[in-house]
Amino acid sequence: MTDTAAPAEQAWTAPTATRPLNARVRLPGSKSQMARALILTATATSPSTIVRPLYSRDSLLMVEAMRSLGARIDTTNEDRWTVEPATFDGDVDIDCGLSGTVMRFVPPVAALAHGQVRFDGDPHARKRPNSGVIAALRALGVTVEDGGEAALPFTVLGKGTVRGGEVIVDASQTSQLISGLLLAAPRFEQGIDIRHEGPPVPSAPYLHMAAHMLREAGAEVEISANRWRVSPARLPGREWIIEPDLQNAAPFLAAPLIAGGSVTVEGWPQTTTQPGALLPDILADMGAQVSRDEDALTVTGGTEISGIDLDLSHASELTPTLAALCAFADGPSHIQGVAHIRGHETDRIAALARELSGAGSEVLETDDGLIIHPQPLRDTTFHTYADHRIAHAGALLGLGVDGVELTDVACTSKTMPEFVAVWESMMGARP
Ligand SMILES: O=C(O)C1=C[C@@H](OP(=O)(O)O)[C@@H](O)[C@H](O)C1
Ligand SMILES: C=C(OP(=O)(O)O)C(=O)O
Repeated sequence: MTDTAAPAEQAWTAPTATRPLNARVRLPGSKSQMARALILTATATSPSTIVRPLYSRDSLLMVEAMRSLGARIDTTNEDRWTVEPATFDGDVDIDCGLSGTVMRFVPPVAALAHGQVRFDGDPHARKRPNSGVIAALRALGVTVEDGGEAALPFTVLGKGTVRGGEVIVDASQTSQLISGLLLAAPRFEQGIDIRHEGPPVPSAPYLHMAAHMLREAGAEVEISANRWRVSPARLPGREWIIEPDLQNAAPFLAAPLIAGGSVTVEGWPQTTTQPGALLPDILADMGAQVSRDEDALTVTGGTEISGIDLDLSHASELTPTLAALCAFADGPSHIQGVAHIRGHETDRIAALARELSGAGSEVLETDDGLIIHPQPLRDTTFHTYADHRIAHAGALLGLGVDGVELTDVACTSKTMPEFVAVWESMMGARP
């Protein structure tokens, strides 16, 4: 099992395709559904099960966070975890690692604890924006000590209960601020009534995911323009079935556009709230053929990759993979609407501009995205900045360019510890 410490760096030369692909891959579970399921099961009134759980650094950090708050989580059966609800004891430490979901979803739950809950994380996690979560908790009557920094490390002084009610937030830097408040809100005395004021909230599908899972758990959720309401409730435990992570499908499904041939991802859901569901249309627009066969999605590469003009505000995690793909296109591409990914695991706009330029691409950084003019590509040392999705971009680049050496691929353990194994098996699959 992956442990929750930051992984030791591991350099990796990305394998280059020597023949068209012909692979079927099965991907591990959705990080985002796991995070929500763990919060909802730990705050439920009776035990739950989580089927097809994700073993990755982020999900195990969330498991440890819920255990610290008194939940009993049995992870020994790898297909089915059981969760007994939290007891909300206080005086505990929570390691957020580099996980946005842990640092934004757990503080509202920690406010229900009887005592102090201290949060910290990896060095870069201290730079990720968290002022919205801290301000919202204070507005809801919770005491948070942050040394004036409005970021990790901070301490939530739980009183065993949270008033809840109306709160105004600016969630333009991360949708996770709203998801986190919504998920804990059934346990608040007055539930919650959130209004967002500010530039648009990114990653909207994740708010639908939070609302959808809350409703499945039995909560009353009302949504109107920039307003989300959850009524107070005691929600019983239940069974959660986790879908494959469709955002992690991105580099695998983009691979045949570069290498030729086809890649099939098994277990593609018929309907989903995951933003990776936008991939088939985006890849088709870039020249791929996409087909579905029951629960499998297959992408087949075409003869050329078309440059594209894309607003990725709904699916910003796809930016690294798609930016790398754009470097192989037959014309320029413009990716926009993703200003907030400068606050993700690293400043992804700057990192992509730097690393793709290092491979010969002409890349212009804009405030909210990238303009990519494809040029002949060459070998490079591809820095990954502890960011799993920048590593995915490097792997994809290496598929079409000999000698792309990633400074670290171990960072993929954040959401997919088996990334290298699945990538290499995709490349080794025989026609
Ligand atoms: O709620 C979630 O599970 C997530 C929301 C998004 O965050 P942002 O709104 O910060 O993009 C996404 O990028 C992240 O990987 C997962
Ligand atoms: C932005 C991401 O993660 P986090 O949940 O840490 O924000 C991501 O996985 O692309």
